[in-house]
Amino acid sequence: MTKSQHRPAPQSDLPNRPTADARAAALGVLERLDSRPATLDSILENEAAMIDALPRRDRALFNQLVYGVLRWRLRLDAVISAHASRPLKKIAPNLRNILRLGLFQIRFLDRIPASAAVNTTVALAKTHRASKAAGFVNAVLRSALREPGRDGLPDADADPVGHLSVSQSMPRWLVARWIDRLGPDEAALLCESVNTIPPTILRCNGLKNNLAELMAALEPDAERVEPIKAVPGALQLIRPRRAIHRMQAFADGRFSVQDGAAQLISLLLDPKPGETVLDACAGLGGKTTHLAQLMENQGHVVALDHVPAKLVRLEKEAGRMRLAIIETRRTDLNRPIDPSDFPRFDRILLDAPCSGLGVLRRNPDAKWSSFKKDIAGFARRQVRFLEHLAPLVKKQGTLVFADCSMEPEENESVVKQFLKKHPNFAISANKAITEKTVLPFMGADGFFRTAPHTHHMDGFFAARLTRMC
Ligand SMILES: C[S@@+](CC[C@H](N)C(=O)[O-])C[C@H]1O[C@@H](n2cnc3c(N)ncnc32)[C@H](O)[C@@H]1O
Repeated sequence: MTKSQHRPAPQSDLPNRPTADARAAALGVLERLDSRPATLDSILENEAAMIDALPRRDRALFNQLVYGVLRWRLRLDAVISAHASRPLKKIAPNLRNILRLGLFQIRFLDRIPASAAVNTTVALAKTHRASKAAGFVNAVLRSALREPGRDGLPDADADPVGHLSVSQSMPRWLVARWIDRLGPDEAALLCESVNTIPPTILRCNGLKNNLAELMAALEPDAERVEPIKAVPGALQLIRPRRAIHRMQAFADGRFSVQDGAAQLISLLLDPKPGETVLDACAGLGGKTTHLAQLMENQGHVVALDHVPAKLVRLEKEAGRMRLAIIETRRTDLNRPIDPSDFPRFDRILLDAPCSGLGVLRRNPDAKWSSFKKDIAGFARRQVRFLEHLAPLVKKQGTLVFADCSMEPEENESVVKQFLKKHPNFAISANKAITEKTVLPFMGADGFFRTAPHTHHMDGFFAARLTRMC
């Protein structure tokens, strides 16, 4: 493998002279991820002050190291196995992370000279509870440098699944599943796209400014800002010059950060001003605020979640965007809903909890924490949530089921199970969908799908159902 083969696109200026702080901070995050059941997002959120305090160049390196090591973990581990004098399992977790950090710089980051990658990694071992292993770290990294071709990849003919899994650093069970469903060529493209650095996509708040005004406002904040043709109101921020929360246009509520596929889900629901709309798994409100925007801040949006802290943040977000029609309600959808507690809704969005296998580009840590068996559990919960929500949909009303997964068990099969028990609902015909923007993403079966390798967006699935009677 050469660096250029799989080199991630630079996120912003990288330091020519690496610093110890970025590496130590990255190691701290990787260790925390190993030691507790938390997501990378939640750890980065807890560490926001520390990350903010890093000089800008160190922050760029920190991000590259954390995301790069998580993205390429399986491949880096194969390199460790090929060059270490003891099996991977016998290497302590913190030492494994130190080696991964060093090897990632050697194999994937052009701007860091090999000698600097080795020296700083050995120094990291000395200062981070692995001083006795500094010689071992030095030996592994120097061996990997001497023999760049010895990377421990399984033979492509004898073990095609293992080869794709290790070369693309994807869990073996997921690669086997994707090859079965898509064939080897498309599965390889999908794996490659999952390993690309996802773009930063914004959603214009049309109630505060139009796209041209927002682009002008963002000029000082990024090298370039480009509209996304397939998604009206979406922009890509190229090489941002500062963190999003430091941008004036953000403070002024002129945009939100949201992938194009997620924006299309709200467009598929297509809420109108004056309607009564339910966002049934609202989370932090990424889609809730979009729905209120599309409704021109007229009508009523009820946002549900079972986590009160998320609803508090959702309210803050609605305030930032000056959206006044959102009401939050803490509700556990695992339990049947008392219909007298709620109005009947013109439209309901269920953006259901799922395996998240469609957003691995953005959450590479989830590659190593999602398991095949989880998918069946998510699917059962999704059917349960749909059943509990069905009585709240008005006659001729719309129910959109969506999730950020491309796996049929938690997508098509959930909808089919629901429809079997609820013959009063039907998949809305594509010709009945007035929001034309979503039509290119609708299959002949009436389901909405996006994928990173075909649309350069997150992988989402959605079904738009109409309550007939
Ligand atoms: C995919 S996320 C929603 C993301 C959100 N719609 C957005 O666009 O930002 C799923 C949400 O379902 C919520 N959830 C999970 N189990 C739930 C339950 N039993 N009742 C209500 N909400 C639940 C989670 O807290 C999470 O916020």
